[in-house]
Order: sequence, then C-alpha cells, then structure tokens
Amino acid sequence: MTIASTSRLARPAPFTPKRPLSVSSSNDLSTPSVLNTTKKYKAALSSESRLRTTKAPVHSSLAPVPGTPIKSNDGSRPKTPSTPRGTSPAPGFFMGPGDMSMDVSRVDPEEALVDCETLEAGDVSAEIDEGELPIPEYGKEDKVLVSIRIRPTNGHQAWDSSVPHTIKLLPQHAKTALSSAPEFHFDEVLSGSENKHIYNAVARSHVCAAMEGYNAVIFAYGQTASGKTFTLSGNEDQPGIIPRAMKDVFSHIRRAPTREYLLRCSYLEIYNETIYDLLSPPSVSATQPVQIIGQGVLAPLREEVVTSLKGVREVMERGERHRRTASTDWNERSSRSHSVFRLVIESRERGEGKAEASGRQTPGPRPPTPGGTRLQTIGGRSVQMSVLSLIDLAGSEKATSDKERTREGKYINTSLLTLGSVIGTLAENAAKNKSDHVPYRNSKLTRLLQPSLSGDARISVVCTINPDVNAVTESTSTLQFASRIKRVQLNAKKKEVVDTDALIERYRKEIEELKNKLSEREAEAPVRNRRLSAREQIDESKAMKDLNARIQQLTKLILTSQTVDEGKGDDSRPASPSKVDFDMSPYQLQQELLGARRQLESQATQILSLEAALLARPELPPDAPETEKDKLIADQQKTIRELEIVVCGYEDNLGEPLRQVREDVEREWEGRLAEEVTRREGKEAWAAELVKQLEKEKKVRMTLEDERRALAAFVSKFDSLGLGGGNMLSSSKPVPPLPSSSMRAKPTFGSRVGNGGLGIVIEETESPMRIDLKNQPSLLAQTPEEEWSLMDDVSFDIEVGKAKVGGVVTKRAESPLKEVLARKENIPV
Ligand SMILES: Nc1ncnc2c1ncn2[C@@H]1O[C@H](COP(=O)(O)OP(=O)(O)OP(=O)(O)O)[C@@H](O)[C@H]1O
Repeated sequence: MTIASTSRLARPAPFTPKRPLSVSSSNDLSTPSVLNTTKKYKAALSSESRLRTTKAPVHSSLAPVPGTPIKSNDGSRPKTPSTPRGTSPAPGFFMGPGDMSMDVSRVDPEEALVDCETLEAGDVSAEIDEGELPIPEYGKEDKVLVSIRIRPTNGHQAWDSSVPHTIKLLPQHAKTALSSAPEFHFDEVLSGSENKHIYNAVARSHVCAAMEGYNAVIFAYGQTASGKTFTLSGNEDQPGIIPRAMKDVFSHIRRAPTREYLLRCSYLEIYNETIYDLLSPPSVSATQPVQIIGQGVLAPLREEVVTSLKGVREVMERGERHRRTASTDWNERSSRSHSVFRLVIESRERGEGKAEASGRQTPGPRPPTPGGTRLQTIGGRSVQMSVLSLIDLAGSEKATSDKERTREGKYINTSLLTLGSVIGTLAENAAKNKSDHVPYRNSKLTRLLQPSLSGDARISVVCTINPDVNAVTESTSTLQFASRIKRVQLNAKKKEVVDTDALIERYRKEIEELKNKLSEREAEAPVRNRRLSAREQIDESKAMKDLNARIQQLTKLILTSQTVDEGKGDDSRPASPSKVDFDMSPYQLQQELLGARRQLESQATQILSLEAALLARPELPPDAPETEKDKLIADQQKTIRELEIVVCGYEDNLGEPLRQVREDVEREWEGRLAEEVTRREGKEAWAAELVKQLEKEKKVRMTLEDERRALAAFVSKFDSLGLGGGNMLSSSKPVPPLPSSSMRAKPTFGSRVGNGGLGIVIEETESPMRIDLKNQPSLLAQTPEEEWSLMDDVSFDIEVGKAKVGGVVTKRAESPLKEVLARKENIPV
C-alpha cells in the first residue's frame, strides 16, 4: 500500500484505518480509565490493600520505615499476596486475534502514524497546554539531572532541606558527636505528596528531549518503601511521572504540526536476574525470557503501536498486571523487580505523498527488527528516532522474615550494588579522564542501561528517601549514590536516519550541473585563454581541476551511500555492528571486529569526502543578493547536518561496539592469562616444597648412616670385649631389611616395632645389632632417589634410653643416635 496525500485538508484519508485498528483510541473520556479504576499502576490490588488505599488518605498511608518493621496488630507479618505472573488473566486481558494488529510486527507503521490532527482532546495534557510552563534546561546539559524526593513521614525527621538544592543531616543524628553531619547538593531537593511539581522539575525536560530525538531515561532509586513507585506511577489523585509523561508526549505532537509520529511501547521487568516481557502472554514470556543481544537490543520483545493516550494506558495496565509485587515487612505492595517502560518515538516531516515520487513502496507489515526504525525515510524526509525509558527500580532492602522475599531481596541488592559500582567507575572515569573497564556485564540491569549510561541518553534520576531517624543509614547511602551519579558524563546525540535516496539524488543533480559547467568552460577555454594573463590561466586551470575533483568526490559519495544503503537491510539505517553478540567465541568476535573496522574505514572515507565537499563550496561575493546568501547558508547547513549524521552514525554504530569487541576479546585473554599464571605459581610452589622435602630426607638419611656406622663400631667393640656370643657375630640369620619407606608400615621385630618406626630394639636373642653391620649397604644407597619423593615425612619410633644387654640394663644416654632421633622427634635429650 502506498501513502496517500498528507495535505491538511485531505489529511484524514490516509489515517482513517488507524482508529479502528487501535485497541485504544477513543474520544470517550468518561470511560473509566486505568487511572480511574486502580490506585496505582501496579498489579490488581489484594483485597486488604484495596481496602487500605480506598480508606486511607494519601498522607496517612505511608509505609513504615525499613529497619523498623511494623508488624500487623496480631503480631504476624502482613499477608503476602504475591502476584505471580498473570495466573488468572482478566477478561480481555490478552489481545484476541483481531486485536493483535497492534503488535508492531503485524502493523504497517505507515498506517499507524499520529500527528496533530489525529489527536484527541483527552490525549493532551491540559495542565501543560494551559499553563505554558517553561521547559527546564536541565536536559540540555551533558550531566545527569539528579533530584531528591523526601517522602512525608509520621516519625521524627533526621534531615534538614530548608536550604534550596541542599539536604543536610541534623547534627544530633550524625554518627558521632565529632564527625560533621553530611551535607549534599543536588539539582532539586523536593518534598511533599504532590506529583505535578515533581514531574515538571525532574521529568518534563527529558520527555521533551525524547520528543526532539534524544534518547532519555528517567529512573527512581531508593530504599524500599521510600516512594519510587509513588513518584513514577502515582495514584488516582496524584498521577506520577509515567502518566504525565505520556500526556506530554501527545501534547508535544499537537504542538508540532509539521511532523508525523509512530509510537510503540514495550514493557519489561528484571526479576531474579531474568528479563520478562510484560506484554507477551505469561506462558510465552516464562519460557522465552528476553535476551540482550547487543547494545540495548532486546529480543524477543513485544512492541505495541499506540495511537492514543488510552492506548498507552491499556498497554501499561496489561503490563502492570503481570508485574511481580508482594507485601514485605516494610511495604504492603513492594516491587519485587526492576520495571522498564519504553516508548520508542519515530518521527519525520509530513510530506505530500512523495512515496510514489521517490519510487518507494510502503512495505506493509514487516518482521520485528529490534532496535531498528520502522518508519521509512521518504522523499528527502529523514526519520528521527529516540527511546524514552521510564524505570522503576526495586528498592534496596534488608533480609525479611519471608524466605522467598529474602531471595528476591538478594537479587535486587546485588543488581543495585552493581549499578552503584558501574556509576562509581563512570564517575571516576569522568573525573580523572580515564577509561577504566566498567562492569556493565555483572548484572542484567546494568547491561540494559549500558547504552544510556555510556552517554547515549539524557538521564534524570529521582532518588527517593525516607527522612525518618530510623532510616538514616539507608538515606545516606542513597544520597551518596546520587552524588556519584551526578559526576557521570553524558553525551547524548539526536538520532536521525538519513534518506539516502534523496541524498544520492541531490549528489546526482550536483554532478550534472558541475559537468555542464566544466564542459562549457572547456569549450570557451581556447578563446578565453588568449585574453588571459599567464597567472589568470593558472587560476583558470586550477578552477577546472577543482571542478573535476568535486565531480569525482560526489561520484565516490554516491557509491559509498549506495553501499551503506545496500547493507542496511530492513532497518533503513547503515548496517551496524551494534547487534554483535558479545557471548560469541574470540574467533567470531575477531571476525566481527574485522568487519567493523572495514565499515569504519568506509565511513571515515565518507566523512573525509563530506568535509572536503564542505570546504570546496564556492564563496559568495560580499555584494551577492540576500536570497542567494540565504540559499547558500541553507545548503551549507544541510551539508553540515548530513555530516553530523554521518559522524553520529559512525560514533554510535562503530565507536562503542568496536571498543566493546576489543574489550571482550582482551578480557577473555586476560582471564586465560591470569588462570595460567595462577596454575604456574601453584606448580612452582609445589616443586619448591618437594625440593625442601627431599633435602630434609637426605639430611635424615645421612645422619642415620653416620649413626649406623657408629653403632656398628660400638657392636664390634662390644663383641671384641667378649660381651656378645660368638655365634652372634657370625649370624647366619637372614639380614633384616633396613628401614625404608615400605617398611614403615610393616613392623619387623621387637615389641617396640610399630607404626612406621625404625624398630631398633636390642634383644638378647634376635637383636639386629648382631648382624654384620659393616657389610650392610649404605642407607642412602639403599633408597632409590625416586622413593624419597614418596616419603612425605620420616617419623621413627625408637626405644631410646635403655638397652638390654645380657639381661643387664645399660644406660645409653650419650648415644649419638638418641641425640639425632630425639632432635628429629623434638623430644628433650
Ligand atoms: N511522597 C509521598 N507522599 C505520599 N505517600 C507516599 C509518598 N511516597 C510514598 N508514599 C506511600 O508510601 C508507600 C510506599 O511507597 P512506594 O510503593 O512508592 O515505595 P517504593 O519505593 O516503590 O517501594 P518498593 O521498592 O518496595 O517497591 C505507598 O503507600 C505510597 O503511597
């Protein structure tokens, strides 16, 4: 189907099919909306909490301070109506086959466009339109906008926020009387229960930035029950940032009569380190968790096209029903997961049915292309694309009395800690101009936020704190996180997809004109040259050369643009390596790296050519008419814009992914190297220990050898004195084996032989002393070298001090054997 005329009068025609398509479009504001039927944008309330929210006014429904769990009256903890994913979906909960048309993969984006004429009155924020509030400038800085929201408390306040932009701990609550009470400064320090001024102060500038083509992220951080969900989602009386932002989106569309928009939503949660799609049926999302397959690219993720505020609400309501909340010791409806609501905004200038003129056909429904644009660039109209992410983080918390909640709490705390360390590293890098490795990959939350935290988005953080005295530690930690994130450097750029067809057409035209000029000049050259001086002739030939160079440059540019165009596939943007799967093998990663480098070179050439083209632009004489000057300025601005887009594309598509690939390869090899070093060190230590043991063994054996000789001498002397029996001298008994490792476990003789002992006992009848010791081989020679290694320790048992000789007990206190062995066994001589 082709796009019909988009002129104002004929406008309704192309978009008439849109309303019936929309599951959400309605003029009927009296229809109870999601906001009208539930207090919060969370899962359906349990009966107890519904009772509580309807009876209690907003101010009195404050949750108790974490750290001081207030149990219910009967002493038991509050009931835990945990909300597992959509076990009993409400009627109409899933889209029927007819409604499925709003799933982005089944919708022709060109038919679901929204613009100022198709908006309904109820879609637009009356507050903003009537009030004409100025948009704060915060979002335009390259810093994170950090605000603190202090929730009301029924207890004693520990913080003073009377000075604007400042929050200070009251001195009496400082850790010690000596330490000074901490004081923090932020962009905003807000309090109270009104959500309107919170939205205007912390979110509005970022929503506007998203509508202008910048990625924007708004998230709430803080301890459990400090008011994150209240700030983001709010309730019926006080709609929070998300509903107000959605209204603002439609207000913005109404204020931009020259543009048309395609809006698509997705909603996901990170629960226990798994990402679930809150918009797909629970059975599907449970079995197919969402994967992060590249720089912020998520799949499978259901995206739904929305054309009205009611549509957005319905999508959110459906997602909220799937979200996991449960009652904890501190919050009756605590978020057990981090939730991310994403609105992808695509827009382009409204045109007058140029689709046919450019030869492009509206392609009809296309397969989902995660991360890519769905609008077509038509007839010179480039497509601007941005993502607005609204994130409600789960709150940090202490262990609770419930096992399941504690397990969830561990995951929550770990991912928040990782977020803290990522922010810490980014802040350090920014402060010290370093590029230390940022541990994005340590949690799903930080991986998801990676593109934004690396500077690709404008970020606003609302840190919620409970000012109660019992929550001072948690609040201080939140404020420290807020201070760190304030130092993170951002560098968000507009995302625009150039209509390469139009660009090429422009280049072709210019080439034609230049060629005509060149041939005219060449034809006139013979006549003209006769009139010109030598110097003028040189100038003339230089001008002709320049013309030629410009033609060549443009020809090259056409080629480059076409190459980029061919590689772009369905995404209508330069083929980008941003869909690199970083879990690939090092070889595959290297291949990716190579491919990316090639593309980098091609884009670098394109940049050079554009720069050269910019420089080669003819200068206008000072007296040229204003209209010509304006035309030249407009032309140059267009070229500058194109140049910026190419540079942007180069940075976005290649800079970061390239760095990522290199980092991943390096990290993998560094890991392997470290493992190898550790293994080697272990082996070296083992070898050193072995050598030490061997030395020890050697020493013991040498001592024993000395001892054996002394003993032999002693026995012969003993015998020569005629104290031993003659028959004993020439004992024909088999020579008992000398101690060796194998003998240690095998007793040989004598009552004291045992347990690996030497077993030397001088007995009248069977004493081994009677053997011919002189002829015994050396102990050192007896044990082969390799056996030493088997002797982990030499432990000899010996009966020293007494020797029974012919029934007479002889004292042998001065025996060197005793001395040596006593030393070995560490017993006093
Ligand atoms: N500024 C505020 N004004 C009035 N009520 C508030 C405010 N902030 C929080 N509350 C109330 O306090 C309770 C807890 O708030 P909320 O659920 O928003 O906390 P949370 O930080 O999202 O907690 P968790 O991390 O456990 O999900 C709710 O009943 C909420 O209405």
